[in-house]
Formats: sequence, C-alpha cells, structure tokens
Amino acid sequence: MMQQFYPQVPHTFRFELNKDMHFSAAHFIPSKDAGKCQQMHGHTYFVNVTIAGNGLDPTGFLIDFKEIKNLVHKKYDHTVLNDHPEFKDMFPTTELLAQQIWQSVQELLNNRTNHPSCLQIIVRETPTSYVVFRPTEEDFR
Ligand SMILES: Nc1nc2c(c(=O)[nH]1)N=C([C@H](O)[C@H](O)COP(=O)(O)OP(=O)(O)OP(=O)(O)O)CN2
Ligand SMILES: [Zn+2]
Repeated sequence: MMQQFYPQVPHTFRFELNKDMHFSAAHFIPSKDAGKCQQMHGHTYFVNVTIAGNGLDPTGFLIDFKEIKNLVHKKYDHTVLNDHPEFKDMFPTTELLAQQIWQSVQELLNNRTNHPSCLQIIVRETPTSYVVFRPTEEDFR
C-alpha cells in the first residue's frame, strides 16, 4: 500500500480524511509517443484520496470511507480503462485518471450537506511512477 508516502496538501480545514485503495486494471496509450505503452498491459493502481471540511454529518463522518472505495474501486477494478466513457476522447494516462477520480469524488461530495472538498488525488501506476492531482479553484466551479 501507499502508507509510507503521503505528500501533504496545505489547508486550514478542521478535519482531513485520507482513503487508500487499490485496483487492478488494464490500459493502453494509443499514441506513438507512448512507446511500449501503446500495447495493452495491466497495473495494480494504488490511489490515495484526501478530503477535508469543517463540518461532519450526523454520524460524525466527513464521508464514510466505504463510499469513497465503492465509487473508485467498483468502477475501475478488473476493467479496461480505455473502455470507460470518460476515456472515449482522451487516453487513460496516470494524470488523466487522477483528474477523473477527483471529478467523480467531488461530484459525490457536492451532494453532501456538510460540503467537504476533495483536495488531492494520488495515483501510483507502477512501483516507480505516480501522479499527484490537486484541484485549482476553477475546478470547483
Ligand atoms: N507522464 C506519463 N508517462 C507515462 C505514463 C503516464 O500515464 N503518464 N504511462 C506510461 C505507461 O502506461 C507505463 O505503464 C508506465 O511507465 P513506466 O513508469 O515508464 O514503467 P516502467 O516499469 O517501464 O518504468 P521503470 O522506470 O523501468 O520502473 C508510460 N509513461
Ligand atoms: Zn501503463
């Protein structure tokens, strides 16, 4: 898992939640610049989601950890990333996967009355390669 690696995102919210998860998926990057990655191949992706907020729900959760796992793991585990509608017009690179995960997590959070925010997504694609996605203000609009 990623427990040994947590780049901190600066913020002043009262609460911060982190959820680690992993899933297995295949992908290919159909660009001539992608070299061997043009061929279909698989990864065990490791994902860390950082959510923060000032208020909790009546249970005392920013959001249930399980809801985050269900959203990401159920969607992508044992699938081909290229087959997902969000990757119809773009390649499933680590960067764009991290951005897509942020969008789906933030959409889930937007429906909550305590209004938490997703501040960071880390996607590790291989033991030596990972991406950190941090939204800018315009991403929240
Ligand atoms: N900026 C990006 N570069 C690459 C991506 C990506 O998503 N964003 N993806 C790939 C491939 O999908 C590949 O699976 C991962 O590449 P890489 O880390 O180079 O894998 P290696 O195991 O060959 O790396 P080592 O340095 O030998 O550990 C390529 N690039
Ligand atoms: Zn790959």
